[in-house]
Amino acid sequence: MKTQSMNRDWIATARTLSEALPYLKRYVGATVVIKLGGHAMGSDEGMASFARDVVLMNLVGVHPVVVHGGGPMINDMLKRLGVESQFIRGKRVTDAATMEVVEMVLSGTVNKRIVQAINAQGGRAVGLSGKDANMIVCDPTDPELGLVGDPVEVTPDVIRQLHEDGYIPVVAPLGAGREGETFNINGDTAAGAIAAALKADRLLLLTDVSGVKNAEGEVMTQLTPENVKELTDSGVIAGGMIPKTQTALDAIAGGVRAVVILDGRAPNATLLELFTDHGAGSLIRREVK
Ligand SMILES: Nc1ncnc2c1ncn2[C@@H]1O[C@H](COP(=O)(O)OP(=O)(O)O)[C@@H](O)[C@H]1O
Ligand SMILES: CC(=O)N[C@@H](CCC(=O)OP(=O)(O)O)C(=O)O
Repeated sequence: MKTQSMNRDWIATARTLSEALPYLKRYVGATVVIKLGGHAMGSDEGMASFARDVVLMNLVGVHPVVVHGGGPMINDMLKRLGVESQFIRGKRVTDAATMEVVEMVLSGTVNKRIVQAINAQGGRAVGLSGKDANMIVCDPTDPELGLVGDPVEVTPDVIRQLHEDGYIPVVAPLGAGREGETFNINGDTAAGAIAAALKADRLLLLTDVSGVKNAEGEVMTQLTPENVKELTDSGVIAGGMIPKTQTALDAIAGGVRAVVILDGRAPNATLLELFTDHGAGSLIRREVK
C-alpha cells in the first residue's frame, strides 16, 4: 500500500535528480581521481555503496580513476607474519621483506576487493598498479625510508586508453624503480601524481574526517593554498593531514582544478560532492569564489 509520506520521498528524490542536472552537464567528460584511503574502506556494505557511486559517475559520462591506500590492511598482515613496521613522518619504512607484504596486500587483496565491488555494481573495473606500463617511475624518497618512492615520471596513457574503452581503472600505489626495484608510494602522493599527470578536473581524497578543521575544530568548506600554509605553520594541520594537504597543493600546482578532502565513510560522499550544491568536505583551489 502506498502512503502520502512515500509519495513525498519520491518527490524529494525527483527534485534532487532535477537539481543535479547542471552538475551532471558540468562533469560530462571530466576526469575525477578518487583516492580511497584504508581508513575510509569500511564494511562490505560501505564498499558496495562507494562502488555504486563510482559506477553511476561513469554512467553519466565522468571518467573516474580510483587510487587506493590500504595502510591498516598492510599493518594487519605484517602483524600476522610477525614483521615489525615503523613510520617516519607518516611514511612506512620499507625494507625488502616489508615490500613483499606491501605489494601482496595492495595489489592483491585490497585492489581486487575494490575491482570486484565495482564489477558487482555493473561497472567494468581493471586493477593495476603504478608498475603496469611503467605508469609511475620513482626515485627513492629518503635513504632512511628504504624502498619508499617519490613519483618522478608519470605516464598515464594506459589510464586514458582504459577510459576510452569504457573501463574504470583502479590503481595500487606502487612504483617502478630505474634499477628494476619496486617502490612503496604513499597513497595520497600516488593519487596526486596521477591527477596532475591527467590534469584532472577533481581530486577527491576520501578519509575518516569530514574535512580540514580550523583551530576551533570546525570544518573549513573552502580553502586556498595560502590558508593551508597558515594552518600548517600554526600546527592546526597535523599528522596524517599533512601529506594530504601537501598532495592537494602539489596537485593544484601541477594543473588539477580543485582538490576535495572529505569523509569517505559518509553515505554517497562522492555523489554529494560532485552533483549537488551542498558539496561535502573541504574544497582546496587557487581562488575561493
Ligand atoms: N586540521 C586537521 N583537520 C582534520 N584532520 C586532521 C587535522 N590535523 C590532523 N588531522 C588528522 O588527520 C587524519 C587523516 O589522516 P590519515 O589518518 O592519514 O588518513 P587516511 O588513512 O585516510 O589516509 C584525521 O583522522 C585527523 O586525525
Ligand atoms: C610509503 C607508505 O607509507 N605507503 C603506504 C601505502 C598505503 C597507504 O598510503 O595507505 P592509506 O592511504 O590507507 O594510508 C603504506 O605502506 O602504508
